[in-house]
Amino acid sequence: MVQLKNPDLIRSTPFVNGEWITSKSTKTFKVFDPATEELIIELPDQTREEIEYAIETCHIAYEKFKHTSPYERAKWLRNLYNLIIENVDDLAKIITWENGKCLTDAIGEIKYAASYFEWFAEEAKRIYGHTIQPQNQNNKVITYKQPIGVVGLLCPFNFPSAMGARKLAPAFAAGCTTILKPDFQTPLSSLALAYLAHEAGFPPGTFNVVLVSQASTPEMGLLFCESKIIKKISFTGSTPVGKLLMKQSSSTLKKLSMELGGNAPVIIFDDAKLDWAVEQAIASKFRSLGQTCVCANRIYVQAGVYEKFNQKFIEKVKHFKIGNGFEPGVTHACLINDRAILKVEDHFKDAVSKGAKVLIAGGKLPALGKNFYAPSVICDVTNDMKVVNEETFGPLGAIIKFETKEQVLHWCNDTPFGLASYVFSENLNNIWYMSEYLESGMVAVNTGIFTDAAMPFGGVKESGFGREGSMYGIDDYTVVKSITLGNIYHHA
Ligand SMILES: NC(=O)c1ccc[n+]([C@@H]2O[C@H](COP(=O)([O-])OP(=O)(O)OC[C@H]3O[C@@H](n4cnc5c(N)ncnc54)[C@H](O)[C@@H]3O)[C@@H](O)[C@H]2O)c1
Ligand SMILES: O=CCCC(=O)O
Repeated sequence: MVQLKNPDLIRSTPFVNGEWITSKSTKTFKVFDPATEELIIELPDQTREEIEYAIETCHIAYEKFKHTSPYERAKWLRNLYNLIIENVDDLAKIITWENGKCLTDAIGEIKYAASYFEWFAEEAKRIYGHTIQPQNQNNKVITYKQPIGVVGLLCPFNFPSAMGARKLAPAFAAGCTTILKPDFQTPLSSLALAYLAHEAGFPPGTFNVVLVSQASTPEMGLLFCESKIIKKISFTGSTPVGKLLMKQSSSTLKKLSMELGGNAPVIIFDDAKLDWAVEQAIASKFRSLGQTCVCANRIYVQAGVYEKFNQKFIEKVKHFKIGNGFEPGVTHACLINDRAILKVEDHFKDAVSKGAKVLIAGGKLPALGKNFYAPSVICDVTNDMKVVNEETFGPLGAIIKFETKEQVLHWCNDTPFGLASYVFSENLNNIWYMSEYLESGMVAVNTGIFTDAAMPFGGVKESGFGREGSMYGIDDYTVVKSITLGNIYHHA
């Protein structure tokens, strides 16, 4: 049992309409520590009726909440930001416990999650419209942004706190009420967030957290999609699930935001600052052991620095300290489950069978636990390999040699995904050519870590649509109403 300064942050029931409710469900699901495999908690697998009730309370709350002043919403968001920062150590421990990531990364995630509440506390006051002159000189048009209504938030396991925060903050700022369903493996961070949101003054029904098992998730997903009350779903997760939700939402023509899978290329030109590029490529590839949607999946290195890059890259990977995320000094912890390891192994074996050269063999670390896996690094990777075409979402560094910028651009774009890309070069022509023509929602130049509440986060192609964070983030939670004022020059 992890010791917290504030034990109230650990909750074992759903949070609905401002209350911790006792589920009547006869079914439960278990949450395990992926590092020790020990049971953390057993939670109720809520019934369909209970989820419907939670949606209904969001609707009732919305009818009042939509009239609140943005200044009041900003105050609640700021309170929540302050409370998260006050509880940063406890909240980080909860993430490490249920997700496995290193405590330092978990602290980083909590501060990152908090930054969305701080950012949208300000943006709540900046929901602007336009004044437009239509053809008829006697009329004026003004646009007015209104909250879309009740929003369903569906979140993945890899950032148990930040992904929910990135949705809740703009939704609340816009005047929407929300119902969040966390991943069954990492629900405690969302419950802790609900606890703090309540303390921060969020009115009942503005932020509900419901709990369902893995087995009940598809039925709950369908319920969200077909609900006439929920006006929008914001989903972060894999592309196949995103496509399913989109199909299911057609009967209600629901507005959707889709933050889906990636297959990020990192491009290192001959003229890049090599040591910096190596360090940043490592950070991008191995943050949370490769379990981030923006992490480097394919590392393209220009021929002139290929051998040198590979050498420097593996030297750094050899110095990783793998262990339980709570242990001081550990740089890389465990993966979420054994399915994640199976995927890494599959991509590694596939690449080797097709001619990739093994620089570091990596592999399972059973002495540490079933979810521990030492990173592998391969080079001479080619376009026919799974690691180039699919998201590995794990600790496999795959390095590919390229000759020209035209060639690497073609390879980078030859994928259905388009989330993040990284370019390392000191030449402005290379930088601009790649930044303009890369088919991805986000391009990071000369840095491996770039996400921030102030920047628009989102993808193109099958990595989804919608933007989170930034001045655009609220737009996903509003509808534009146009109001035409007629006969305005008539003076009776
Ligand atoms: N673009 C982004 O911002 C972003 C951020 C983080 C993760 N991701 C992507 O998420 C994936 C990894 O996360 P994951 O394995 O949790 O993804 P996933 O798609 O398996 O699950 C995401 C969430 O959806 C739920 N879910 C699964 N099936 C559902 C259904 N039928 N109806 C409703 N909900 C359902 C899961 O329980 C989970 O809570 C990767 O592909 C990663 O790239 C994207
Ligand atoms: O996993 C995707 C989110 C990563 C981030 O926002 O930094």
